[in-house]
Amino acid sequence: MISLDNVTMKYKASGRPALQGLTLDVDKGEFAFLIGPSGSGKSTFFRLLLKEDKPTSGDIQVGQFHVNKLPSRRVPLLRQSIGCVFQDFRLLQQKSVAANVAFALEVIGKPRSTIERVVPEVLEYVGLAGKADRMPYELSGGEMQRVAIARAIVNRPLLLLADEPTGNLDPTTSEEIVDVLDRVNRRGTTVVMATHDRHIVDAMRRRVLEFDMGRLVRDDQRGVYGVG
Ligand SMILES: Nc1ncnc2c1ncn2[C@@H]1O[C@H](COP(=O)(O)OP(=O)(O)OP(=O)(O)O)[C@@H](O)[C@H]1O
Repeated sequence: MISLDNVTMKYKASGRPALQGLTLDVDKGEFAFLIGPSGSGKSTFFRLLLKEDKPTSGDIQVGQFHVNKLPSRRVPLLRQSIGCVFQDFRLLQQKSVAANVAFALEVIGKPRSTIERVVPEVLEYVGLAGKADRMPYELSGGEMQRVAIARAIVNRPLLLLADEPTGNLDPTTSEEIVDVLDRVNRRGTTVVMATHDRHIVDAMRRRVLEFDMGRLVRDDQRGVYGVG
């Protein structure tokens, strides 16, 4: 699903590379945690997968896409096959819950009949049945993140990238959100989640990829957060 071969990324403005000689594979259907201190390269890794930045050297494959060689006209196709969830939810504040999710399908030209069918389904799937007409400011943080997950998965992406999705949530709500991500994964979507939340990593016992100073320093199947 994801394959990186000796990837180095050096931003023009900074001294040491943000990622250095990174080689790793994540298989279809896996759930992997990405951990490491602030500045270790986690967000850079996500940006490279989405072709929001170009690596200085090395090779990147995501699903069928050879990211390095992908012509710009095909970049939207790559991005459509990757769902993204962020710490700060990034909902459209002027749109209802249902309209936020529908928008993800409208921009890729899905017919109205499909949108009307799948939006209620996905809202129910993430635990938001009955909240379709609420506005974002009428939701709790956990509910906002459920909307963001619904929007990210409504188009059935192959891969879901979650960048500290529980960073703004209390421990109980965080567990509920990870439970939703776990269900999405069990349905077949590959999930990579960057996190600083040791309790979640220790409770889930999934693959742990640890970055430090742009290098992969640990790759454990059924790992724990560790001493870091
Ligand atoms: N646009 C940029 N220009 C220059 N340097 C950058 C840029 N983005 C990130 N960096 C640098 O690259 C390194 C890796 O940053 P990155 O954001 O990938 O870390 P991170 O592990 O996601 O951190 P956090 O846990 O705080 O989100 C850092 O040294 C950072 O300062």
